[in-house]
Amino acid sequence: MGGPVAELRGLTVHVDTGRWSETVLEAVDLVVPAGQITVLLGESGCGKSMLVAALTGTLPESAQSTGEVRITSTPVLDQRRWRHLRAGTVGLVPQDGVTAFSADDTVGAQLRELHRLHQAGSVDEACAAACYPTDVIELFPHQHSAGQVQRAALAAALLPAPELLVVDEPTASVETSLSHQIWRNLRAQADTGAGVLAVTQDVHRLLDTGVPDRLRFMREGRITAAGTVAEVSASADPYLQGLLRHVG
Ligand SMILES: Nc1ncnc2c1ncn2[C@@H]1O[C@H](COP(=O)(O)OP(=O)(O)OP(=O)(O)O)[C@@H](O)[C@H]1O
Ligand code: NI
Repeated sequence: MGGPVAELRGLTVHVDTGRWSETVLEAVDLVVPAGQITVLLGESGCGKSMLVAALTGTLPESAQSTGEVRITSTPVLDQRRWRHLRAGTVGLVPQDGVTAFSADDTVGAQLRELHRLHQAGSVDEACAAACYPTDVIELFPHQHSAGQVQRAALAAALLPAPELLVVDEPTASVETSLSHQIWRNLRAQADTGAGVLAVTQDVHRLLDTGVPDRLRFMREGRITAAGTVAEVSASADPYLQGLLRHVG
């Protein structure tokens, strides 16, 4: 088992837009170990994408946070450091994959530029690992379907060979066979040593693949349950059982 590539310690995030204010994450502790897939589950609006944002330094400007975020054991204290980390150590697939790209250039041009910068693997390998169909690679991001651009964003996140890979709904908008393949490929990434945190509503298809190591459940901004797949499946907690039944 690997050491932690990312940790949240007592992370509380409060959002205040002027018109609306709420605590969206409350005293969250989370560890993402190297070489493992940690899966974050929970109802829509419970704070999963906010946790992803906290772990990748992409919280909205209206958010104020307290607590600590550590990447490879070092607390991250400013945006300059986050920009540096996101350019290599930390890979992010946002829930809306199109936001991973600039609108002004084709996906292919942007993937080739990432390859030029990082010189790890190849564009073709990253596309294959992301199940991204390269026949659409010369299209602009907004000319892709939702499922295509999500996989393009995964290819982009893989190109720097990140130590931490954070994926928010990597299998949204794709059919079952493709979903299984994407989860298996994420398993392969973890097997090379990366720490993977995946947010998903695709619980049943994910559990079918048997790839997750650890499950974490969120409810109203808090982590309310944690364990291995076997532990969670054996839990008598009616809320957990309901979530495992109805999500997906
Ligand atoms: N950019 C933002 N600015 C202000 N508040 C936001 C922003 N994004 C999300 N929120 C709020 O933060 C809370 C948590 O949202 P979040 O996006 O983390 O939910 P989620 O669990 O990812 O849901 P889903 O499964 O629907 O993606 C919600 O109350 C939401 O309204
Ligand atoms: Ni979300």
